[in-house]
Amino acid sequence: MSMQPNSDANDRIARIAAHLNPHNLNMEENNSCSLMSSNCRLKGGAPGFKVAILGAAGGIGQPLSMLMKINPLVSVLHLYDVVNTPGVTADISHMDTGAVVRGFLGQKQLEDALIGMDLVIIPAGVPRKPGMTRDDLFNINAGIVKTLCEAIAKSCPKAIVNLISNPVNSTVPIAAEVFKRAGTYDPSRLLGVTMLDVVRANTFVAEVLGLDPREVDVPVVGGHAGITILPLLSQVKPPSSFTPKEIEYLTDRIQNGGTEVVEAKAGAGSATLSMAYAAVKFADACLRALRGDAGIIECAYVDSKVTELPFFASKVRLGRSGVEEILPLGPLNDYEREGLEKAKKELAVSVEKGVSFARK
Ligand SMILES: NC(=O)c1ccc[n+]([C@@H]2O[C@H](COP(=O)([O-])OP(=O)(O)OC[C@H]3O[C@@H](n4cnc5c(N)ncnc54)[C@H](O)[C@@H]3O)[C@@H](O)[C@H]2O)c1
Ligand SMILES: O=C(O)C[C@H](O)C(=O)O
Repeated sequence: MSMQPNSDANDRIARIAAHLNPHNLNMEENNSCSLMSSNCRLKGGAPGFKVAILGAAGGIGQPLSMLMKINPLVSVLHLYDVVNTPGVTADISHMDTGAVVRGFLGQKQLEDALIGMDLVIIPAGVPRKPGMTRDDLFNINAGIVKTLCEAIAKSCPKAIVNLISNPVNSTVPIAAEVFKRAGTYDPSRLLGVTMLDVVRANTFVAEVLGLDPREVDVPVVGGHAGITILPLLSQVKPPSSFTPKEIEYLTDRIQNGGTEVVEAKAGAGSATLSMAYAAVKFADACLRALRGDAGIIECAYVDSKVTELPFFASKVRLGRSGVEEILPLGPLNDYEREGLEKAKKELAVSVEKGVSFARK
């Protein structure tokens, strides 16, 4: 049996000390330790993508961070928030999965958190309480999203951005304006996350049809608020027909799924666990597409020419550079066409509100 030379043993202890850096926080400023710069074996040895979560200590952020730590496509996971990242990072970093986790706390560390990222997921911002609309969050969340996107433009302008913060119908246009102003805007890399609407639609439709939700695929187009959420029940897979009563029930339940959770939580926030699940499902699709997998199609709220509006949610084909194709809406029935006109009216106002905020 050969003995480790002393210098190797010292190296190993230094590496362990690096891990004991309280909470695996970024310590670059005092040049001490960081999981990335230490030579530890965890150092993202496995090939994979670098992912940052902004708002990682929140109701969505925490389960999302946990689920991304499990994702085998992720080699480096950066957790950023303005509070509580030390605890969340320490906790998640003990999971025996491949991704290396680092925490970043407060705005001074924001740009460092983003350097070199392939994918940035943003669930930062305040959630609704009963009686509020998503648009009531605009005044606080618009500024948060603007600040975060300015840092993305500086530190990782080529990253794919998955934007969750509400009101998505306005925050995505805000992000686009910020990137345009910075000269980094690539419409194919900015995606508003509407996956929770699809997840809910699949669940509720499966209940009505008596199917396993995993076998059901419901396209949901438009946007992510009330009547802008437009499920295309005529295009459900497997092909299915519904009575007018079922269509009314399903459309209403899918459009108001978020409110159902907000009311059930009675002041303690909005959907977090189902959202974390949906965010990971969507992020995983983006990462598989970045890896080069073919045929990845998901619904997302993107810069679009599918309608006369500048942003619209519909099925998109994802590839190595983000959105590679925006699929047409397909044939709509009268009920859906009527819903589309109502959705577009409200969406136009929300888009304009975001654009004018960002241009101020
Ligand atoms: N797109 C969707 O389908 C969907 C679904 C659910 C919730 N949401 C939205 O996601 C957002 C977050 O919801 P939540 O339940 O996690 O809220 P939360 O309050 O539990 O968590 C939000 C986190 O954001 C952090 N934060 C605040 N300002 C920040 C900043 N400037 N930089 C970084 N982090 C900051 C907070 O510290 C907190 O940890 C809300 O706007 C909510 O409406 C969207
Ligand atoms: O409803 C909310 O405010 C949160 C989210 O947009 C949702 O759909 O659950």
